Amino acid sequence: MSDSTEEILDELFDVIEDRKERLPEDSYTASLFTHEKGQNAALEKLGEETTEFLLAAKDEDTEEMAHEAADIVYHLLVVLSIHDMELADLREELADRR
Ligand SMILES: N=c1c2ncn([C@@H]3O[C@H](COP(=O)(O)OP(=O)(O)OP(=O)(O)O)[C@@H](O)[C@H]3O)c2ncn1[C@@H]1O[C@H](COP(=O)(O)O)[C@@H](O)[C@H]1O
Repeated sequence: MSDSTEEILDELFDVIEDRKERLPEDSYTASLFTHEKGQNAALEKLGEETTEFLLAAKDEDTEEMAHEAADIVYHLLVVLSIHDMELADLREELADRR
């Protein structure tokens, strides 16, 4: 178990890729890959979590902001994976802006 932000994101993305490949029945992540709505299921969750984050920020509720930010990051990574993108694509884009 590792603790740096980068290691946690790498680990989470690996888990998402594993669920995409194995599609375990009891996995919420797998359900997003097989949903009858297609990618819209994950996109709608991303939108909902973003709205919840905005509301938490307006309330200056930093605990809730952290919770919703984690939901956003998770669903964002799922959408990247749906499109067969890699975490490296995001990393490179951010690095290019430095
Ligand atoms: N990071 C997440 C993660 N974040 C959110 N979610 C799920 O996303 C859904 C969010 O839906 P909702 O907003 O309706 O649920 P909620 O908890 O009431 O949401 P809020 O009100 O808090 O916004 C819930 O079912 C959460 O369990 C996640 N499900 C899984 N993961 C990661 O994915 C891994 C694999 O999980 P499984 O695919 O379930 O095996 C886990 O170990 C986690 O690391």
